[in-house]
Amino acid sequence: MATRKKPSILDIGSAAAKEAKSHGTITIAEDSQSVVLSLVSGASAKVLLYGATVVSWKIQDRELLWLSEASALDGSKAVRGGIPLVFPVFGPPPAGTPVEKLPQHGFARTSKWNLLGRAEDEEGSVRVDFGLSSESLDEETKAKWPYDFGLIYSVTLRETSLETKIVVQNPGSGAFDFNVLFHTYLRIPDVSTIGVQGLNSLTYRDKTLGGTEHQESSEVIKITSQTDRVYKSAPDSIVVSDSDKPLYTVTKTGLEDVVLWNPYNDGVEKIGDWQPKEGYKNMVCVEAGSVAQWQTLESQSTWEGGVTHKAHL
Ligand SMILES: O=P(O)(O)OC[C@H]1O[C@@H](O)[C@H](O)[C@@H](O)[C@@H]1O
Repeated sequence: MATRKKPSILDIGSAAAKEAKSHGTITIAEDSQSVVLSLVSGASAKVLLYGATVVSWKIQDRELLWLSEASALDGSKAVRGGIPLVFPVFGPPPAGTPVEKLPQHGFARTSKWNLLGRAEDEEGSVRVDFGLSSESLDEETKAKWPYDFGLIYSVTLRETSLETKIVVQNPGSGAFDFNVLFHTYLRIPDVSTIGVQGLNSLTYRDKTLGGTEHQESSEVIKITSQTDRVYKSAPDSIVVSDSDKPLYTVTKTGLEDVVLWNPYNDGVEKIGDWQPKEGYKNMVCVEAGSVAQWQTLESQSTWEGGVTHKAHL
């Protein structure tokens, strides 16, 4: 039997600030519940161990992720904003499948992850790795999805980009199916002036129209009402622009699909932890993932996928 590559847990000890070498620092919070990555160039990111959720990404003082003012950040509920991780199911779990007992979007975003390690490279980035495995899952969740798995999630901060990568390991004796998605809430100046490029001519499932399939016909997609679409087999780069000026490029690797979501004025009324309600004007979710079809991971195999969020300043 192959040796299990179980991520070891970094001893975070007491709460001290830990210096990476020259160009960046990684600071573990006093309560050991979050980690802040920062670069001398002025970029920073904050990640909670709860869900390994990125809750802030800043360049200088400019925040690039949207986070609801009413979001729980204490581990009592999935974070509303930032970059929640969706695994092993996207959306409501389909009945009659092995994920059927799990909550919407799975358990990765509501589990407490372990801090595995940190690193920096010569090009001026800092990285933190988080781990979650079947062994560290709470008993209730384990009973609902009884597979042997390991996840390693890496968050890398560069001067103008934030990279998120996940490795899924199957050390067990049978295959399992999963969805995975980076549910990024990008902060934008005004939803009425932005456009999303790169999805033209793709087939998408429109969840606001009963999950029916349509074909995209816009070179630049404008968001003028509640939008909840799964674009299948999407190209790897999607650009979000504001009045034709690029704001973000979202580049995926090893992932199939892109979800575009904005709940708009009617949708936010049903979301209790959404504050301010007008906040839908300042966000768009461009979510790269593999969700339209199951990914099958065979026994003793590893899969990986990731997203780079680049800010154009
Ligand atoms: O409220 P949740 O579980 O965080 O989900 C938010 C949204 O997440 C999106 O990814 C889905 O496409 C939407 O259908 C869903 O409403």
